Amino acid sequence: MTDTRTAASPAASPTPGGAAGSPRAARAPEEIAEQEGAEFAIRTQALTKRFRSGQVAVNGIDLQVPRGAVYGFLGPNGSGKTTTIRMLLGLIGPSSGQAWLLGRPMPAAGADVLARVGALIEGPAFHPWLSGRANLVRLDACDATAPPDRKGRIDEALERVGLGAAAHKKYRQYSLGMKQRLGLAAALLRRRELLVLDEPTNGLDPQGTREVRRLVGELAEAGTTVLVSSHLLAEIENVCTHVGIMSTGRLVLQGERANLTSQADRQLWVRTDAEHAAGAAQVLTTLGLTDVVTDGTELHALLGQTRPEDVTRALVTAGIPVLGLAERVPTLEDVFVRLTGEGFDVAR
Ligand SMILES: Nc1ncnc2c1ncn2[C@@H]1O[C@H](COP(=O)(O)OP(=O)(O)OP(=O)(O)O)[C@@H](O)[C@H]1O
Repeated sequence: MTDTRTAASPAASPTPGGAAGSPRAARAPEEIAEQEGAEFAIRTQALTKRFRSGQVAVNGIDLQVPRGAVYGFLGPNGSGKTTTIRMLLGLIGPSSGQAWLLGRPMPAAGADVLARVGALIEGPAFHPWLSGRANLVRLDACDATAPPDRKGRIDEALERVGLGAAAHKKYRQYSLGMKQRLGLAAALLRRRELLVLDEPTNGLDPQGTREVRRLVGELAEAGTTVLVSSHLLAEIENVCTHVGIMSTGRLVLQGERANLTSQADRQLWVRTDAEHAAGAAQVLTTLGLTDVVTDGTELHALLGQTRPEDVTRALVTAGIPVLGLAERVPTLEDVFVRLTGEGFDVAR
């Protein structure tokens, strides 16, 4: 998949999977749905939610989550991630636009398709006076289509989220992180084709966060598609194969993670002494580097196509002492800031 800057170029496909006039547009809806389900675990078209207050929390987004992906659904607080997830799962209806889960339209096909989807969203309603384990037994018993071996599945889910030792503690005595882990265990009670995890690292300590990353990686290796949301970009960036980044209700960036950062501008950092800083800036500009900024004895610039070794050579030739020089590979946060002009932690 390539970088699709949805907000910048809202080339929304009028059918799930192809523009009007494409071969797909002529096929029957069921056939399109089947193909879509094979290609995308989640797909939305111009999905929009306007609340009664008038706030447009989600503004015409076209999500594409390929089968087998770990899709990081990222964005600052209040950017519309939870509202999108609630629409995907049929918990609230969209104001306009459409969503498909595993190729089936939501919320119409919810009764059928949601059995194949595990979700962690704002913590399921657990009983405060029951233990973590008893809560899972209760939850599983409500699932008419649950596979056999309830005890084995519950024990395994508790172990996977690191709650084995605290399984018999009452839910009301759980810390926030333990509650979050129990929510995850509930989503793991049976094998699912798709897992939707809304802020699974909320309330977890750094160790818990690492465990969630590891768990997500394991689930993906076993063939489960995972959509995982977070407002802490760096926290899950590395486990994702794909990312979608939200900003004030819009999907501003979507694509394969590796492509998104490798296409971004490479940056250069140089340190010299105070006497030569201005001369160094001149050399960088002459070489064709852009956005050259001098900060005392340090310089920052965008490398473009220039190689760092050519910069070193040019500086030395000009008699400028090079006290430090490094190329910085841009992070997703750099890409986000460049696209939106905002820091990642903005809220509205
Ligand atoms: N029921 C509601 N009525 C009115 N506005 C709402 C409602 N739910 C959410 N919003 C608003 O919609 C916007 C998006 O909220 P949402 O919870 O989807 O963001 P988010 O990206 O999940 O944020 P966070 O990372 O903090 O969970 C926010 O401005 C929020 O205040």
